Amino acid sequence: MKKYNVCIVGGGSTYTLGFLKSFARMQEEFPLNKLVLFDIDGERQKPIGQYGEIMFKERYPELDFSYTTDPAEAYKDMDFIFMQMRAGGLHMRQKDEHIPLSFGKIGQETCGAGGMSYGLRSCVDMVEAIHQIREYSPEAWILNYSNPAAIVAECLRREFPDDKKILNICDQPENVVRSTSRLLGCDWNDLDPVYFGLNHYGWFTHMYDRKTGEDLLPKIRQIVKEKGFLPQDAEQRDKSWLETYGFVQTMLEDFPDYLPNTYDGYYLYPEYKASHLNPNYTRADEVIDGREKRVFKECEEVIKAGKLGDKFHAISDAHAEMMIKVAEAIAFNTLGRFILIVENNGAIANMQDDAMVEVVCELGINGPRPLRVGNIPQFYLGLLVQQVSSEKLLVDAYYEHSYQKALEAFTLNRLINDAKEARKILDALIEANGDQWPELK
Ligand SMILES: NC(=O)c1ccc[n+]([C@@H]2O[C@H](COP(=O)([O-])OP(=O)(O)OC[C@H]3O[C@@H](n4cnc5c(N)ncnc54)[C@H](O)[C@@H]3O)[C@@H](O)[C@H]2O)c1
Ligand SMILES: O=P(O)(O)OC[C@H]1O[C@H](O[C@H]2[C@H](O)[C@@H](O)[C@@H](O)O[C@@H]2CO)[C@H](O)[C@@H](O)[C@@H]1O
Ligand SMILES: [Mn+2]
Repeated sequence: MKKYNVCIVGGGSTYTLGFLKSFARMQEEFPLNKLVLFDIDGERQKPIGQYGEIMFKERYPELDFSYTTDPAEAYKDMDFIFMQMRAGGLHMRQKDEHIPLSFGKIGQETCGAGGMSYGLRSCVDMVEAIHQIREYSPEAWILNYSNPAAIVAECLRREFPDDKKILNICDQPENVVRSTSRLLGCDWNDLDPVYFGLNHYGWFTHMYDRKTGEDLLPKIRQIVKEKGFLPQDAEQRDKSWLETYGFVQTMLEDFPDYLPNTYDGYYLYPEYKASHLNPNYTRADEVIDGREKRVFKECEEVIKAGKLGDKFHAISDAHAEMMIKVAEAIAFNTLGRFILIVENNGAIANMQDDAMVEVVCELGINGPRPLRVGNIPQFYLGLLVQQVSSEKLLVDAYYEHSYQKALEAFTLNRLINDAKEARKILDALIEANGDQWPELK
């Protein structure tokens, strides 16, 4: 059986330990020959790399594992490149979230002004990285998690129009399916969802029982109405995530047709959400005080002990497992189904063909084949056309260095929705991002 060469871009990510453990756990189903971590911050990546050396010696001794800051070393002869960079790092995420909130508007990692701030930085870094990758591995599959996936996907669609081996992925829809399965008391693999939207802005129209074909959405609606989208069923454990998952109940009360992605709450209730966010302590701060500290403390303990000890805990969420399953589907042409970000081309019949939409796809060696959703109702169409236009205008601003297009993107975004506020926030973000953004004139 062929063994694959994989590179993880953003080796210093707080998710990399999850990937290392998942690769060790899934080595029979997705065998590796070589795994290389790459990061532009060698100091941040080093403890993660040292952890990997200790873990793989115990759990995957035949694996050729290394970590580097040298693109040539990272990218040559690769079969799959997993991308999970954070352009600007977590300290810029703090600014992405704090600055809009200081104007009374939502500051969020991937949504609204915060997401657009992050998006322009990601366009710069992702375009540069993928051109570099293609110099060394012209045929590698590039599987991207780097956010904001909606804006990154639109930019890569324009930058690499003929490159059919770039796939943008989000794990949130799968995590909603996993949480829903716990409400239903079934295995999440027994659920067969129908989904439509943009990244971080979508809905489940059906949740079929894969065995019987029954649509379980009415049952889910009833359970959530009675018990809520219970926090203990949420993939996330941090306070802000528990609130986000719990909010699904409110959304289902107001808009019962479809089961929402947890992110929809920001777009449907922007005033409520903004009024419940602390401008001085946001999710970025929670991550810096939480996950980031936990990850690097675990590395420190394992490096100090020189062995893994009891750290090889199973991975409970979708993140790494989903990405590896996506690579498997391509490698072995399994034609499995995944919710992926793809060019619309009629999948959502009444949305423009060149929108990067998130729908269920069949995935194999020839790439994703979207399952057709058909026309979506006017309410959802109105929301999504506004959002996809905002995202497209932001990518216009990136390519044209256009302040005007950026102002239009900010004004059109439902989480800002006011030209004077948009200008104030845009000007503040131009200052905060400096040369990490393209110059806007
Ligand atoms: N698509 C999804 O559903 C999904 C899920 C979870 C996380 N993410 C994304 O994954 C990424 C990592 O998240 P995190 O919280 O672990 O971030 P993090 O800040 O902990 O780590 C990101 C790493 O990327 C590195 N990096 C930054 N710019 C780079 C570049 N140009 N080339 C190579 N490396 C670079 C940083 O040095 C850092 O080590 C973020 O973009 C996050 O939004 C996406
Ligand atoms: O606020 P963060 O950094 O904790 O999370 C932001 C990301 O949230 C989603 O990914 C979740 C995923 O849904 C969950 O199962 C688990 O893997 O944690 C991830 C990070 O919390 C979202 O899909 C990503 O795009 C966000 O970056
Ligand atoms: Mn996501």
